[in-house]
Amino acid sequence: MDGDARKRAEGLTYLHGFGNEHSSEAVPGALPEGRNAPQRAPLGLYAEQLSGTAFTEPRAHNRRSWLYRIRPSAAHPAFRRTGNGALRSAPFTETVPDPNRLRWDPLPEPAPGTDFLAGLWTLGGNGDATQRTGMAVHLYHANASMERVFSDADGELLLVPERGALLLHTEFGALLAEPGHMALIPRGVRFRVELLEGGTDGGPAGAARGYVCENYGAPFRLPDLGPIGANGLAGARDFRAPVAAYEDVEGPVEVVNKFCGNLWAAEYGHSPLDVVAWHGNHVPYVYDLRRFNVIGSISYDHPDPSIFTVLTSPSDTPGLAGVDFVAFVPRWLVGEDTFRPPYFHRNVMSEYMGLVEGAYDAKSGGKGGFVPGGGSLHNMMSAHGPDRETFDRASAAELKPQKIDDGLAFMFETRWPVTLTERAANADHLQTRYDEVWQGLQRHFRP
Ligand SMILES: O=C(O)Cc1cc(O)ccc1O
Ligand SMILES: [Fe+2]
Repeated sequence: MDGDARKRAEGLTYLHGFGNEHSSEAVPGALPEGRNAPQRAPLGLYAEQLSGTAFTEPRAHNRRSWLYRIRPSAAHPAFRRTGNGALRSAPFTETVPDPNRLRWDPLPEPAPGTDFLAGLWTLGGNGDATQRTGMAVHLYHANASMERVFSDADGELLLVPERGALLLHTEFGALLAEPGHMALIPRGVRFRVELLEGGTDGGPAGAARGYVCENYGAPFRLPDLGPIGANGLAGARDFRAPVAAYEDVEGPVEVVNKFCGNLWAAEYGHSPLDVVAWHGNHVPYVYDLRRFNVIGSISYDHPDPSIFTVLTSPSDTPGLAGVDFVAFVPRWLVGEDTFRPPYFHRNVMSEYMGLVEGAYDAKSGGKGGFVPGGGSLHNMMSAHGPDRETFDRASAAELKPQKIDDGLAFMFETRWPVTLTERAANADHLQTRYDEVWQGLQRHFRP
């Protein structure tokens, strides 16, 4: 795309707040007043509801939006199966769950002409898309903007760009998602991804790479704050939703729908991104992870990383998330008489970690290490923590206040083990010597 696209993207306006009852109209008067479905919607538009939760779910968690569009979504031809590429879905049965600590280098460069959808590559996941439980971990690598439109009936898509800015054109309007941001496309919302040239990260022009958590379960919400109080962690007002913007495009548009694990395509006679006005709380949003208010220990000991939860998708057991999205952003470490990096541990939850930039404080970076665009999987009860180098360094470090300011890592932490796809298990970029980072931890015991 041209510099104009970036300028337009940077000039976008947004609505602020998490889970709000937003409303927006691209044409004055397009939004009906006082009711959702007047006998005739304004400006000759069609009124349509999009439900993200059951009609009857508690009000505090209910998600739905009303869309006022040029044509109703129902006006489409039959969907036909199309290739899934490297996209896979729950249930994951291609391999048996692996108790080993695993780590991958970044995906290889995509073939020319790979758009975001074609560039989705599934690492693994859990649950069952048809039961609306569990999650999948995908990566993407793309070098072409989408001409087609995509939607996911199986779950919401939490995007973590690592390289290259994405301009997300959605039914609700446009969002700019850059490295350092997270973006969320709710279940069923149609969108296409335009790649912006010359991202601020300095990556190759037009190339984009990143991570996706596909959440089949309850929509992500802000975590409760308990004794933290009324403020802290991700601030509700820092989440940004788009303002209404529509495409009035006649002519063939390919629309791809992910449904119960498979891709289905139909050729529409118009763009389905034709929503002129909308209101509701089932909306896409972006959040700049650098806005995260980090709370940590100001006395001693390394706190559990749940303190870094940005968003959580609760399961039916209180406190036990289907998946948490956790961010490790710049922060101060001041703990006295404390081993400051992440501790050695075995966790009942399963941890997939990715790196957006810089380094992570428990792991060495560099070739063959934990690098931006790479990822690690520490499944349920697998023993992990600081590598040998980090352990030796942190055990001897002088404990003055220290700023961790050169890294942005994140974790998808899930209550169920992540089963790999065959591709991920046999990938050339799966590191074969990851176990060695914990070799050579010396015996120091002196009874
Ligand atoms: O394994 C990891 O690096 C993630 C992690 C970070 C931390 O600060 C404490 C526990 C934990 O699992
Ligand atoms: Fe961990």
